[in-house]
Amino acid sequence: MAKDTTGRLHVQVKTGGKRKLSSKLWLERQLNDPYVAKAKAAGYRSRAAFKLLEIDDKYKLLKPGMAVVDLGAAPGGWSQIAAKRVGSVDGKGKVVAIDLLEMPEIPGVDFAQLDFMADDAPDKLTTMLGGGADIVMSDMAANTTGHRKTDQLRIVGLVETAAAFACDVLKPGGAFLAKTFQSGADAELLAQLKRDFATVRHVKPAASRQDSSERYVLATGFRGEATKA
Ligand SMILES: C[S@@+](CC[C@H](N)C(=O)[O-])C[C@H]1O[C@@H](n2cnc3c(N)ncnc32)[C@H](O)[C@@H]1O
Repeated sequence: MAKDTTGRLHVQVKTGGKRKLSSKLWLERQLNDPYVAKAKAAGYRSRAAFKLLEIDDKYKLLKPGMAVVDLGAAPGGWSQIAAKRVGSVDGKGKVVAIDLLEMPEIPGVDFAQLDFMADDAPDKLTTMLGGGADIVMSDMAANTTGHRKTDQLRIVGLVETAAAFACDVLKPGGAFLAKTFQSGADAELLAQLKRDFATVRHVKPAASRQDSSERYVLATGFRGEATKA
């Protein structure tokens, strides 16, 4: 590895090929990403932890004693933050997390390796929760196919399913936070969220890469059963 005059690290790759180049670019970006270094220093499992920290510092979502659902939790940065802020590490509140991938244990987090889109996922999650949730958050990102339209529909499908689940388990006044992408394909979702929640906004934390179309939808003040048709 070599440093250029600005101090940025460069990875030398001897053989060519598109795949090698994209791995090289990914590795270079990781090595030069201040959030990756900060996450390592703070003991967070992912740089994504800073996105939730930033959103929560601004909107004060996580409070001691709350019950939180973390969808697409691995490797666990968001779960670490949630466990600390609701106090589940000390036996207060609850954090229930799932992911397609395995996730090494986090104190105060009840984890299951589960596909959120599987038919039995909502029931399993509800059993794990054992009551209503104060926050449902989803950082799930669907694997991309490279076909733009298909990818957009998959992403919106995940968020819509997460939103429907949130409306089933949230306590009145609860919040829903989910990763989306700027595509215009989520108009229907936003309209639905505006019916079910008092406030709906898009947020783009500084830790979310500025060259990415990633953003988060944050819906607060769940209106509860009364608004359901
Ligand atoms: C960006 S990562 C989440 C990072 C996490 N918030 C953190 O702080 O470490 C997205 C995760 O979503 C998961 N995921 C994608 N689709 C899923 C699904 N259908 N069910 C469960 N997890 C899913 C992926 O396996 C991946 O681990």
